[in-house]
Amino acid sequence: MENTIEIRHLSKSYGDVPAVSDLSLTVGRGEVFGLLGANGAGKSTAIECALGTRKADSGSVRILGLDPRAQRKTLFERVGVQFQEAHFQDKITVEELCETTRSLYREAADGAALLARFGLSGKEKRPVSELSGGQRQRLFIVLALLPRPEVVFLDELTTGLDAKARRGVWKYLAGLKAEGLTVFLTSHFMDEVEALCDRVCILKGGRQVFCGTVAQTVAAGPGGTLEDAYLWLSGEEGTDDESL
Ligand SMILES: Nc1ncnc2c1ncn2[C@@H]1O[C@H](COP(=O)(O)OP(=O)(O)OP(=O)(O)O)[C@@H](O)[C@H]1O
Repeated sequence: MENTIEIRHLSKSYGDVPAVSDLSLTVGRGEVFGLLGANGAGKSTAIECALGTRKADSGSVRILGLDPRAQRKTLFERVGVQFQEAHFQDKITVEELCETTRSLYREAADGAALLARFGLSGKEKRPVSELSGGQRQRLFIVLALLPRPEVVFLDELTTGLDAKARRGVWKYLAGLKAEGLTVFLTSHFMDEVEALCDRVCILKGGRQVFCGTVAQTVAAGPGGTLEDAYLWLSGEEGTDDESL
């Protein structure tokens, strides 16, 4: 399988705090890959360094064979990114934001159709700032898919979405995967990971502690479920810290 994403020996510290240490992984075309780990494990830093929006201390990244820092413009024609939070111009409406985003791409998808697919029909004239958290999250997924990307990075894919919306997102992504879309996601929800991911990498304190298929991950844990395995492998199990 040809590699869509190649991360080699990626490291990034914030001052004395190592956030990502010697991360290496590859993701094949049409694969859904999940980067897992507790809060602060280094997932967002790894994604930002992979995309080149944050400068890594060392290591190399290729996405679709391109260097995200040196070939940024060419690459971002072909990559979609869902942000966890974003700051938009005050009062910009859903429709305006979609049109502004579409204008950046040569062959952007139909904004109205994507908004409808993600349950946002009728919200076109609403300011983004007045959307609910879940509606905003769905809009961020729409923005990530507008470029008709070959690969999409989805950080905390369905955080804040209700059960029906989550299922809808899963189904839509499964359809895009069948068409060859490569997906790199982070998620704290093991049911979501199980429903979507082919392979996962678990980070603990910035280091990868396990990489494998979902079935291999389950088998490496003590209890027969992905959540048991994840908690065990990530070292979260047994940390009965009541303050979390
Ligand atoms: N801008 C920053 N400056 C300093 N330290 C940071 C910065 N961003 C993240 N960190 C630290 O780097 C480590 C990794 O953070 P990161 O946000 O990458 O984790 P994460 O796995 O995405 O967490 P979460 O699941 O909570 O989103 C943490 O110790 C965090 O406190």
